[in-house]
Amino acid sequence: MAKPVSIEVWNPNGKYRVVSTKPMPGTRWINLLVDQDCRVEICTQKKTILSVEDIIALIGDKCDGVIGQLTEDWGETLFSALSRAGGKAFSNMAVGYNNVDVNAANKYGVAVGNTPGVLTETTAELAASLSLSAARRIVEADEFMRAGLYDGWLPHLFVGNLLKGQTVGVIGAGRIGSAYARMMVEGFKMNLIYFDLYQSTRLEKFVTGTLPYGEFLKANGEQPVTWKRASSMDEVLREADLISLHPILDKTTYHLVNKERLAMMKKEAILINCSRGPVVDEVALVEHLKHNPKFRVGLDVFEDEPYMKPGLAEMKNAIVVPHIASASKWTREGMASLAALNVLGKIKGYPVWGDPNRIEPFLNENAPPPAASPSIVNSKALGLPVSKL
Ligand SMILES: NC(=O)C1=CN([C@@H]2O[C@H](COP(=O)(O)OP(=O)(O)OC[C@H]3O[C@@H](n4cnc5c(N)ncnc54)[C@H](O)[C@@H]3O)[C@@H](O)[C@H]2O)C=CC1
Ligand SMILES: O=C(O)C(=O)CO
Repeated sequence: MAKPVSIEVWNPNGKYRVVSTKPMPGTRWINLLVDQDCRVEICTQKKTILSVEDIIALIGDKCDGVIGQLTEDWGETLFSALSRAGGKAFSNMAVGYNNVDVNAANKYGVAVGNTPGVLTETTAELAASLSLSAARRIVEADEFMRAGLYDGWLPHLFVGNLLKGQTVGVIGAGRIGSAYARMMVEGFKMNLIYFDLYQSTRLEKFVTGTLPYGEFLKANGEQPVTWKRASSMDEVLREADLISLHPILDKTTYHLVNKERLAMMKKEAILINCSRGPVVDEVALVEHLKHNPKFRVGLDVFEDEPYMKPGLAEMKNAIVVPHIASASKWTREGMASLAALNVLGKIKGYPVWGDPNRIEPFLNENAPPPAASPSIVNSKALGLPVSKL
């Protein structure tokens, strides 16, 4: 029997019961639900990762929809519990949904929402921050300073890598990978090589546009940047000086960067991971860091979160932060609103928004959101109608 969970209730007499497994930033998401006759129950349990049992207790006997988190295991057990409680909607408060078994959701007719677009730039900015911090050894230098070890300027003190003119490699050039590529090319004048299963028109439009950035630099008497789409991921690993990982996590990307692939990379390369931990074999990475002190890594995500593999925390050539890539106020409030609107849209029988990459109308605080669910990943499988708005 699951222990009772502590909850905060908004609009107790609302017709539809919506549960959020965590308090989420801002109040707009709550108001959006309350305005549409929802009773909102927020789990306030002081426990970071809720178990399946905890969530079953939260769902209870009658629940129309749930907003959940990427730390939760949404599979057969939870979707069947939600379905038994009459629920037809679930949304992750995240763009990634590798914690969700979409086939199980399909089996129970539950719509699965995610929150694309609102975290693109925020996540890319963190990847760029880790890139700079690794290249210029910011964390090591900060620790040195605080330890009182600085006794004067020295020619060799914390010498790092210049990014300008080097090659940035992007693996997974979707929304976030493309935004990151653009930051590194425009901001630091890096050359670009990318690999994705598909041609990234979003990225190529930028680099080959009517006024390509390279032409702009040439016109200013500067060295133009170059770009290319690699035919294999290994080509990126061999050629790039700085590599950032931005694919989804699925069967094809599990341990995409393993021992053999680490060995292909330049000895002084920098690897950034702001996608999902299991995209990198973390045990192999720790070994590689030990044997290649000039190889550096910036990690936002880990294979067995919240844990790190043994040895990683001791590596001076690793920068580690606790899965904060989407942690800007605007983004987190936007993610909460999109997740709430995904659930609300299904409860109200609204259609699904036609383009999950164009979600701005849902984020405008000064106008009511469109009558649609912003992003439902299994809308085709469930045969949900598409909005004409
Ligand atoms: N660290 C964090 O806080 C955050 C992490 N993420 C992660 O980033 C991922 C990407 O997000 P978006 O850019 O919005 O998604 P997206 O769907 O726009 O981009 C993913 C790209 O990965 C590519 N891809 C898939 N399999 C591949 C493979 N085997 N090799 C190379 N490329 C492959 C896809 O073709 C696509 O272009 C999310 O799924 C999530 O896991 C997203 C936001 C924040
Ligand atoms: O949205 C995601 O996929 C995250 O990792 C959290 O920001």
